[in-house]
Amino acid sequence: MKKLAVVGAGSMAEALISGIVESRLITGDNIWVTNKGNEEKLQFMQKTYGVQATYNLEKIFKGAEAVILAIKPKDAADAITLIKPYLKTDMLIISVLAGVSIESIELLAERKLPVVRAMPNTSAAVGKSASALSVNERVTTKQMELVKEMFETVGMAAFVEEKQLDAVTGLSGSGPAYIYYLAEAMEKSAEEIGLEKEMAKEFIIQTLIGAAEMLAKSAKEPQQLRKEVTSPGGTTEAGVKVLEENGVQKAFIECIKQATAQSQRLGHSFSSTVKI
Ligand SMILES: NC(=O)C1=CN([C@@H]2O[C@H](COP(=O)(O)OP(=O)(O)OC[C@H]3O[C@@H](n4cnc5c(N)ncnc54)[C@H](OP(=O)(O)O)[C@@H]3O)[C@@H](O)[C@H]2O)C=CC1
Ligand SMILES: O=C(O)[C@@H]1CCC=N1
Repeated sequence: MKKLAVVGAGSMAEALISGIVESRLITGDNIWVTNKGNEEKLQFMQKTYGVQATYNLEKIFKGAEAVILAIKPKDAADAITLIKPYLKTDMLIISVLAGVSIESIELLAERKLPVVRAMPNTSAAVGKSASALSVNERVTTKQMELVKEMFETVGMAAFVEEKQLDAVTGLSGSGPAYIYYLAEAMEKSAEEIGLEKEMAKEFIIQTLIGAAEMLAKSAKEPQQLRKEVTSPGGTTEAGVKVLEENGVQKAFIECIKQATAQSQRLGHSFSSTVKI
């Protein structure tokens, strides 16, 4: 790709840019980044990834083949209204906004555009994102290949139907936070059972990596893998009993349902403002 424009320079934009630059899919000098006003962050991006950072929208969009929208849903209406004059009908729009539909983006831009709606996660920063991609009918096969290649620089990527994106958001978009929540609980417990913090941290991380790798490499279901850890009358059984008594699995299921519902709510409230 000759030139990529990135609107927003927060955690998601940075994770994507770091992967793209590291893989050399697009060189830093062909990536143009802007944000709302945090100049320090723009300078950091320029220094760290060799990208072009500016508030001059003319410069950012001139000749850009694709635009990544990496702003929060609450800022999307203002940002898209601001960049609207620079969007060309053949410019590929790649939105990572949770909940915001392809239709809403086109309505705000007031033109038909090739739009990819993507849902990555922050593990993109270490090349391990799970990214779901959804396209409208204006996205060409070549653009689909390009965008898949782009998201594969930061992990795995697969196309899904747009209606599945809220569920993907609740499951894997927010997913890293659920794992960090578990890690927090493990760290807190380590202190209470008399383990030194730093040492415990190493054991926790390796346990999470090991379990994830077992899930990835073994043909066995998670329940079977859990059974294999659980000796009758042993320690795991005693521990998992408490999780069951406290409805932890149920709570995780409810958590993912609520995150999915919130993605739907964000989308609905956004599209109702766009249509007014
Ligand atoms: N974080 C995550 O785990 C994931 C996030 N997403 C989606 O990614 C998007 C971005 O999230 P995240 O990176 O976490 O958010 P951040 O808050 O880290 O970054 C938001 C960025 O948007 C910029 N911005 C706000 N308004 C404008 C504007 N008018 N013009 C240009 N830039 C603007 C901000 O600039 P400034 O700093 O100057 O205010 C900032 O750089 C969200 O829509 C979210 O739904 C998707 C998957 C996972
Ligand atoms: O919490 C959020 O809304 C964003 C979308 C998925 C992960 N973070």
